[in-house]
Amino acid sequence: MKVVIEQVGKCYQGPDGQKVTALSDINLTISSEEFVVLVGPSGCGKSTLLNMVGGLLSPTSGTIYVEGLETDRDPVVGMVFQEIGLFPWRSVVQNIAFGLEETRLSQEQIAERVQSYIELAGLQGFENSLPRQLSGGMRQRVGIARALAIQPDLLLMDEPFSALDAQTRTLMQEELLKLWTATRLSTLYVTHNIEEAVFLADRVVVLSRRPGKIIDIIRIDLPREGRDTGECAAQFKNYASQIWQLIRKDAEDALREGEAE
Ligand SMILES: Nc1ncnc2c1ncn2[C@@H]1O[C@H](COP(=O)(O)OP(=O)(O)OP(=O)(O)O)[C@@H](O)[C@H]1O
Repeated sequence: MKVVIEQVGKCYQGPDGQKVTALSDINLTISSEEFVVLVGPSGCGKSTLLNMVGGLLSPTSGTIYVEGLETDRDPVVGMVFQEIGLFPWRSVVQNIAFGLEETRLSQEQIAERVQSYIELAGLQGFENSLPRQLSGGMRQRVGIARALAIQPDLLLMDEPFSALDAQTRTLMQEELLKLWTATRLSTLYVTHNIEEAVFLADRVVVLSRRPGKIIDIIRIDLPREGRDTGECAAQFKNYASQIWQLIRKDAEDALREGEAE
């Protein structure tokens, strides 16, 4: 399935009634089986764009549509946030099953489906644990398993690992790639972390400060296995520094404009 974002803009009403233009002129296509990462400074509209793609917000201008669904239906969207929003009173199994309860699946089918995602996410042995009995990384795995268990057409992730410590975060990025390789879902992923973006993405979309516009789109032409090590390490660094330069230049322009006023 493919998502087409055409000329999209978003304005909010600020607290004292003034207009806040969060995004303008966004043109982007997320192809089938593509992993696209959004990076950009705080407040540039990354979450806004993700939420519009997920149908939680409507664009003020432009359109977002999907192509390539076999039947004429709305796409199923799996979402994972930094605050995963697990139900504290539900076990791992019950949390993962949540999105399946209102479907036509039988109890047996739900149990089977949940078990397969427990295995995929490496949560065996923790089926009956409550969220508070798990580490942060494991809770995120439950959140990802829950999003995948509905077998979405599209996966949207908003800084899912930013609350984790550096080591857990690195491990989770690797885990996520394994899960993604098994499903190859069209994915839109938001992060502040440039290395994370280069590690995960097929393409990195660099947004400018607010109102967010696309400054550039960088295709990461590196194998997924061992992307940041060995022979790839130098190229990996080059990509990260290219993206950093784009963000830095945008921030410097902002400072200069501020001084000129
Ligand atoms: N409901 C809202 N009402 C008014 N302004 C909003 C609302 N939601 C977001 N904004 C503003 O729109 C801009 C974009 O916000 P958004 O959260 O999409 O940015 P972001 O790039 O995800 O930020 P961060 O990286 O800090 O999470 C910000 O200036 C924010 O203050």
